[in-house]
Amino acid sequence: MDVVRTAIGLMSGTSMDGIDVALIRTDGRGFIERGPFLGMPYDAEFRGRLKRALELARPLRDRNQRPGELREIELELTLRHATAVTAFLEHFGLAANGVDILGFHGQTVLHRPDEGLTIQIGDGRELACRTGLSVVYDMRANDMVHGGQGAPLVPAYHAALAGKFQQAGEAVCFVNIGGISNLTYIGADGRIAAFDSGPGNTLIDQWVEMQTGRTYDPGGEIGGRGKVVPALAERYLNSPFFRGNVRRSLDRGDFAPLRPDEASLEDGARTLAHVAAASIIKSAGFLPERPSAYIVCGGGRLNGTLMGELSAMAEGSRVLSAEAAGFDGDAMEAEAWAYLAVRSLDGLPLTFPGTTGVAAPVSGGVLARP
Ligand SMILES: Nc1ncnc2c1ncn2[C@@H]1O[C@H](COP(=O)(O)OP(=O)(O)OP(=O)(O)O)[C@@H](O)[C@H]1O
Ligand SMILES: CC(=O)N[C@H]1[C@@H]2OC[C@@H](O2)[C@@H](O)[C@@H]1O[C@H](C)C(=O)O
Repeated sequence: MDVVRTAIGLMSGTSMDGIDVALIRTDGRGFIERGPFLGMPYDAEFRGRLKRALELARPLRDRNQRPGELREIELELTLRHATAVTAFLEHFGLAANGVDILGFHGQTVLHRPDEGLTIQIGDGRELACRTGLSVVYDMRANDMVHGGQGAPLVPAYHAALAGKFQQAGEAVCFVNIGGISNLTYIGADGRIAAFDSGPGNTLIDQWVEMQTGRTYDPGGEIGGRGKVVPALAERYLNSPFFRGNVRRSLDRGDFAPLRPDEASLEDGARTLAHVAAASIIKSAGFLPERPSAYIVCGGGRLNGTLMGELSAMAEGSRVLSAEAAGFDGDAMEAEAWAYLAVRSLDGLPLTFPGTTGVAAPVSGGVLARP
């Protein structure tokens, strides 16, 4: 019988809004028992430090390079993750010795799949020392070494969950709307196809922050008062990203923010919510078939304007939130990192030709013991 482990996943995503912490019990295969979840938001000062890390990383050509200030930010990020683990255990009254493994994503500071380069800051060894727990980290690198896009990695987890929702004969598609959006199609026969689908919340967040100082559009209420500016929407939707037969994974900086004078606050937010929804539907055109249902995870599902646009464009497919499908849309990525850590321990593949374009299924991740 396969070993069931207790794993905690730690995700600091491209939105840079905080650390998501989730616990699951799993054998890294079909058995998944979901446990508690806690989101720990970053303060404005630290978000500024992470933005600085993106700048510092831009000239890097080697994934192990850490020029001085970037190394400082990496350590700070790692300590915040250690604190998040302690807070999580305390909050839910859990004992550290009941946890077998931490799955640590770190923060992506540069992602250039065309150059075979992906850099996540976050020191797995230091995290293991600080928490006294074993850590699997750096899970994207091996995929790229073998010709993959280095992302998305969540599809292996989506595929394992799909059976809990999917009806016989039905194809479903998980949609993650984080800073960037990505899709995982699971066919009636279990076939997986996955890729990044386009800009998610980042453009909306950048626009709203630039105009108001708030870091996002709560509920999509600002965009709800605006109208789509077609010329601006087309500028994004005509991107070469949506053409050609090879799906690319995205860096946070691949789509340029709107310029401050290009639209009113409301019209800009509405246009960018439209762009996020239309990107998903455009990219879904590359799936093997139209799914019966889109199951939406990530913070974008809380943007009512974006969700309204997506439902209107989905043509016959149901659009439902992760919760409506029986999952937790905030916890999904952190749960996935816990699941992937367990798979890594067992040497099981994290990525597949159908998910990242890797030549053959490969495992990945580096293990650090305390
Ligand atoms: N109540 C809300 N209303 C509207 N938007 C929201 C709300 N809560 C969160 N969001 C959006 O969701 C974003 C965070 O989403 P999420 O945590 O899924 O992203 P991430 O994991 O950082 O990104 P990625 O999946 O690209 O790595 C926020 O930056 C914000 O734009
Ligand atoms: C390089 C990187 O960090 N990519 C993220 C980003 O955020 C969403 C999308 O782009 C996805 O490809 C990926 O994250 C998720 C968790 C993944 O790998 O599945």
